[in-house]
Amino acid sequence: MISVDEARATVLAGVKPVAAETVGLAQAAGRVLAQPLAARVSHPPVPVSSMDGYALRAADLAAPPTRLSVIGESAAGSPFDGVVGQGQTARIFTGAALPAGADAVVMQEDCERDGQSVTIKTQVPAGKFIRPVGLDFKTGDVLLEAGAVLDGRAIGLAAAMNIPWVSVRRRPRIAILSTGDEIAMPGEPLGPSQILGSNGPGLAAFVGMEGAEAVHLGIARDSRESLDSMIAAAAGCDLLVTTGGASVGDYDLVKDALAAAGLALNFYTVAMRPGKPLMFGDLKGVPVLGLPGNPVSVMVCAVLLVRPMIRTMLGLPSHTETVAVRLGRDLPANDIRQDYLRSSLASADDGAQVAIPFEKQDSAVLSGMVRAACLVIRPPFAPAAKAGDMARAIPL
Ligand SMILES: Nc1nc2c(c(=O)[nH]1)N[C@H]1C(S)=C(S)[C@@H](COP(=O)(O)OP(=O)(O)OC[C@H]3O[C@@H](n4cnc5c(N)ncnc54)[C@H](O)[C@@H]3O)O[C@H]1N2
Ligand code: MOO
Repeated sequence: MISVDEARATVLAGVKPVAAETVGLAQAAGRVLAQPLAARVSHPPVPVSSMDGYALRAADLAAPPTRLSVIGESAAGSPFDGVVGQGQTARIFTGAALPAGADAVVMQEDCERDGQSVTIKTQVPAGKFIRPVGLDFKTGDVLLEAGAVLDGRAIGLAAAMNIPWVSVRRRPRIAILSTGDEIAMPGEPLGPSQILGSNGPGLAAFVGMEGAEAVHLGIARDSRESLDSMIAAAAGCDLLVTTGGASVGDYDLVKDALAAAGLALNFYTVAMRPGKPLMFGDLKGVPVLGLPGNPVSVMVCAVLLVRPMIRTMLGLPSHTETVAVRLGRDLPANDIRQDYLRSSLASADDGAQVAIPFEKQDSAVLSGMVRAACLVIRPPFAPAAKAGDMARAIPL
């Protein structure tokens, strides 16, 4: 049995970033940039007004009120192509280009319009209410680096940079194989001792939300024929994740089936709870994670191992974030396995985060995993802890 840290280092050792592909900006939400993005325009491209008002020469306003003659109008998209001279002004609107000759804008609330004249009641310095060329960015500026996740802010910025296509990491393809004679799919007619397969749908959703593509191989029965044919379908994927059949029972055939298919086994069993009967190896170039069948074990292994693997494939940092928490109840001394305790999390009056591990920690209780806000980590052989002691936890 190896430690969680060793398991993590081993599964990540062989993982490399996947290749890049080019997609339209509209398809790029949530994707990871493979190359930096440089602006192909300056923004704004010309000096523009940031207010509705009048464009004029600041020096004309030395002794307010000042009467100026209105010689034209500049609206966003329809610039005034004349020149604003001494004693003159042009009506201007927010976002419109500043006419030649003008060096400031006065907002219309400080002006009184009278036919072709306007009285300006205030003084402004040169540059007032003008956004200069490139205020936001200039052509060639690199604004998004490789490794950036393209959220709404980044997509909006890329659009403003005149970038219609982007080079992003392709989505890692994660093959998911559930196993077990007892497993039925939601909606199927259920036999008396059948249970519903939650691992496949849960894992597929998990990897999808991490930016990967789930490849459903289906549910293999507890027979070598069924397992052999479905394992073969993982060829060409970036990772095969199996669930169930990983323990030592007579119907736990996954390890044998993988071995017969050519798996070079790297490790089997990790000192963690849940998730102990966990195997990892290489199947002709495809890394394979054989997870236990218990649904909570699957989700904890997904957080601890599948997520960092996908993040490494996407070129993202792969460390698992932990936070300091104050324990909300006593805990017994721990044994050889590192515990991941499903816990609630709430702010105390002094601002500390208080985690209360649930009473039921059975790895078959998926509802507790959904109620949990964090996983409190109990290292191997941790001594008994008291409420009020500090611990590390993984936010969910
Ligand atoms: N003698 C021993 N028995 C067990 C050991 C051990 O060390 N010695 N380890 C226990 C631990 S820890 C775990 S975890 C389980 C893992 O068992 P398997 O990986 O063989 O998983 P299964 O027996 O196939 O299933 C376990 C449990 O999960 C349910 N299951 C399976 N697949 C799904 C699915 N797709 N969706 C929902 N639920 C699923 C299955 O019905 C079982 O109830 O072994 C212990 N035993
Ligand atoms: O390791 Mo098992 O996942 O404890 O139930």
